[in-house]
Amino acid sequence: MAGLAVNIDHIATLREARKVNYPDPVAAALLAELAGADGIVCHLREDRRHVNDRDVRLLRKVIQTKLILEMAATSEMVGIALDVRPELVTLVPENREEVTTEGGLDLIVHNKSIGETIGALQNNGIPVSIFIDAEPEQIKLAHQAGANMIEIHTGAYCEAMGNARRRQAFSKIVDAAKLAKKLKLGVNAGHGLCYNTIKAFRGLTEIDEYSIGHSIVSRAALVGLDRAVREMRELINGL
Ligand SMILES: CC(=O)[C@@H](O)[C@H](O)COP(=O)(O)O
Ligand SMILES: NCC(=O)COP(=O)(O)O
Repeated sequence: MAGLAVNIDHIATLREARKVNYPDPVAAALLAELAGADGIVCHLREDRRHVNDRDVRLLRKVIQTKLILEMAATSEMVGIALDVRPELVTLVPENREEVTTEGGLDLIVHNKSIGETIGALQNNGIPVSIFIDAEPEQIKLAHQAGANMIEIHTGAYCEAMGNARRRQAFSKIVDAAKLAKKLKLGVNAGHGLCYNTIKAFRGLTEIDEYSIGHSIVSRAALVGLDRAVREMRELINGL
């Protein structure tokens, strides 16, 4: 059965909207774990627009499952990861102008620097996942770069307009997951997944874990975090 890693970034987005100290993403992480999350994801962005360094360090101290730190492949973030020591680092692209992550890391362009970052983390005992588009070339490059896992960017599928485009985008995810498994990579999936789009993954056993944040936090605003996590957990249990 696939895992559910809950991304608590957007609890922090709500906090940062008024620059106060609530809601606390750390409290949300503990509630998500009690509701069935298999891990907690946070994206420490260079601009700290939501999750900040205090959150990451406190999460490390208090969560009971596993900490997945999403970060850009910069020396600043590598230094933080080596200090915090998450169970997994997921390398993601990042630029200040983006509203949210817009695509996967392009390993054709950044192969050398990403390989160096992977080595720096793995040499200190930290496994590395790479957030990439569902493209065979990217998956092969992730494998060649020595990544432990990949996270397939599901945004193109989740945001596709019309059944034909959605089917096309989803079939790329299926092919990507199968190729990654053949290469003995761990396979996660995430970005934009919601209580409807997750249903398409029924039977796709190659996915080890789903990283979901925005749709869970959005639902939590209406029904509460415990229920929002439990409902997503139940959907994934049924895949
Ligand atoms: C990498 C990814 O798809 C998500 O973790 C996303 O980055 C969440 O953070 P933002 O919403 O700030 O992009
Ligand atoms: N890597 C994907 C993630 O952690 C959550 O993305 P989203 O569900 O907030 O779009």
